[in-house]
Amino acid sequence: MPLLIKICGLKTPELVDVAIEAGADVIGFVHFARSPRHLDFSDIGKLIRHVDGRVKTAILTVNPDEDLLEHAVSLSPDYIQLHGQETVERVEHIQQMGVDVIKAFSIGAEEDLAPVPAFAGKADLIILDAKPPKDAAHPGGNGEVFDWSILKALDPGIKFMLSGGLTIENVQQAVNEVRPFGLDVSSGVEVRKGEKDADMIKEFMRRARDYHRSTTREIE
Ligand SMILES: O=C(O)c1ccccc1NCC(=O)[C@H](O)[C@H](O)COP(=O)(O)O
Repeated sequence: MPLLIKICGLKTPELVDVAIEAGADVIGFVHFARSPRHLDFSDIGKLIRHVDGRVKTAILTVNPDEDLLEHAVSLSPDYIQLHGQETVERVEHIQQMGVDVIKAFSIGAEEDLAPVPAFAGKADLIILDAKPPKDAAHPGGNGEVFDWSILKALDPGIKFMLSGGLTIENVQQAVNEVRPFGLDVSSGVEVRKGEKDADMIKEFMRRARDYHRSTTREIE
């Protein structure tokens, strides 16, 4: 099965095109004011129209209230990504609004996996991301790697996307050690916080796809 790859925090139509041409499956737009990747809904709407169904799109929010959700859903993304303390009921509520949901979890220790099984089979995609540093301004997109061996404690039947500090240098090791269903990257394809780089996006995608393809063939 191909690896699902999401590139998060794109801000321009040019880089959206680079990510699509490089083979990204999902493109994420961040709506969180304290993030260097924050976009207002007007810009997110324009970028979703620019994608025009070529790949899936996600609007990333943190503990969104009803007004914010309605506005986000009205832009017709494929997914709302939740990066806060949202409940299973909140996930189901958003699905009833007619959009799929990605639920992200911050992992720093085995105990952080405890809420994940309740969301399996409920959220459309699950992202396991690194716990943010204590002084972080935002709960994701911090370029932090967590100890992937923690994931051995997770029910192997739960499909998830691995996130947190993935880079061109470590993506093949991540795929090899974790064998995730998908990957989600942001800082690792940036030259500066919030500034994505076309060559880094292409190289990340190439390494992830090549490695996954070669090892999948070996297993088959
Ligand atoms: O990216 C942000 O700025 C952000 C802000 C608030 C909540 C979540 C955020 N990002 C979540 C993502 O989906 C990132 O891709 C994920 O955390 C991985 O980020 P990184 O470690 O920088 O690759």
